[in-house]
Amino acid sequence: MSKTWSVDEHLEDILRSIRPMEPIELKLLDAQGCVLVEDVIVPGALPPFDNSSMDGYAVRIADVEGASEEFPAVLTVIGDVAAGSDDLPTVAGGQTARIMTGAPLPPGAEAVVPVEWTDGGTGGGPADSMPARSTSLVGALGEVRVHRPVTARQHVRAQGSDVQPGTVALTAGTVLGPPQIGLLAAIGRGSVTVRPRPRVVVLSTGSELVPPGEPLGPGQIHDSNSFVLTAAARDAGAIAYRVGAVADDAEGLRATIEDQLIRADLVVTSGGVSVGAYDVVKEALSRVDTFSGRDAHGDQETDGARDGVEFRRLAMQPGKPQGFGLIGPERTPILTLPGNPVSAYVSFELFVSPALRALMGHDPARRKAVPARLESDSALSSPEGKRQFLRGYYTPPEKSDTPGTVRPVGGASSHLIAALAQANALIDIPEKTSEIAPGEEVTVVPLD
Ligand SMILES: Nc1nc2c(c(=O)[nH]1)N[C@H]1C(S)=C(S)[C@@H](COP(=O)(O)OP(=O)(O)OC[C@H]3O[C@@H](n4cnc5c(N)ncnc54)[C@H](O)[C@@H]3O)O[C@H]1N2
Ligand code: MOO
Repeated sequence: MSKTWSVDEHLEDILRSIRPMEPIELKLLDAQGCVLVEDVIVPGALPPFDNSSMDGYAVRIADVEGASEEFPAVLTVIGDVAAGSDDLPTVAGGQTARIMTGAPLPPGAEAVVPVEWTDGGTGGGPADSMPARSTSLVGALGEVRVHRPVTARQHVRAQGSDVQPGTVALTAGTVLGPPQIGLLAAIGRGSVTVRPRPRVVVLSTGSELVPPGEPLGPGQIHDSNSFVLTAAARDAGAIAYRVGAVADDAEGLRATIEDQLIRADLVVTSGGVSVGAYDVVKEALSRVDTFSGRDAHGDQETDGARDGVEFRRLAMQPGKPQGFGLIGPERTPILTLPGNPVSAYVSFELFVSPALRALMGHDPARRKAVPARLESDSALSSPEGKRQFLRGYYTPPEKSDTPGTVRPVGGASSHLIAALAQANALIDIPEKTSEIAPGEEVTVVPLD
């Protein structure tokens, strides 16, 4: 009898064979969620010029020294400086320019007085805003009374106070989330070099499968695996193509996979990998000559990886039958998952998601396991010698120094799709454990 693989051995074997995607240059929004492969150097200072942090008046500080509401400093307004202004007036003694947030500080000015610290040019009490320039020139010309003094550079954002030219804005290896994309845009980068999202082709197999939305005939069921796997692939950051269910016909399946390889950086199949007479994935892919004229059993090893697909038994429940290999001229990784819906999903989480993350250059581990106390009326039993992944509902702790709780959802059977949809975590029970009493601590992998 052939070897039974552990979950960790199977995962390590997959990750050993996966090469990260070749970097390409992508426009900023296309690079969202991708890993940067270059150190990005800041080309120019940010902000690029001294500018106002307030709507108000640009002044010389000596002109407003000691100013109060009772004894205001009266200044002559020489014009407006709006954000984007390139024709700046020079502020001389006794003068001021009305200035907007983000507008360049005009020559001669040393600080900005917020409009609320002035009469806004109305001759009345303290202003609370400026009238729109398009409707009124009040405050833009004539005189303004300043009610409070300012210190040098007050309400001025200095050139380079955010980031200096020549410094590293983002280092290689950074994952580009919204704030990182914002920084790249701010320093003027329209595109960056990243590892792109992998394209994943998702195929389900089974002559009993009918697409959702179509009526079922005798013995038929709706294809749910191709949907859950496509959604999971997208959720893991990939570009996923769902190919509808392929009938249990080895030649047809081979032809479909061969056609799909052109747009695949990774292929995922579900079903057809156990020991039945119609287990088509096994039949189609374990043949010698899996699309590349090479041996499926590892005789042609390159870089530690083989061509062809190897089918294995794992010490795991659900998800015992698994297959992995490299196929086609590009040696595209393929993971063949078992067809039972819970088995397919759990296998995706354990093996496909890390493989996709490795392709993207991410740390393969997406989820972080946490301890939790088992909340259950009776003891849980688990098959000894198998690592079991039960579905559970995890409630985080109120205080961070105590574990949360987890309640099993549904049973261990791998056809329980409804229970899976109510769960938010997997309960990871080690091979050697056969029973867990209520209140005992278990390891939980939250799924959100
Ligand atoms: N004699 C044995 N029989 C089975 C064994 C075994 O060791 N000896 N292993 C069982 C285990 S464990 C699993 S898991 C399944 C794996 O079977 P396959 O990967 O060959 O999957 P199928 O037979 O095609 O389907 C299994 C089950 O799942 C349903 N299914 C399949 N595809 C879909 C889909 N896209 N959407 C919804 N449901 C799907 C299918 O109708 C079957 O009910 O083998 C056990 N048998
Ligand atoms: O391994 Mo199967 O996935 O137990 O149902």
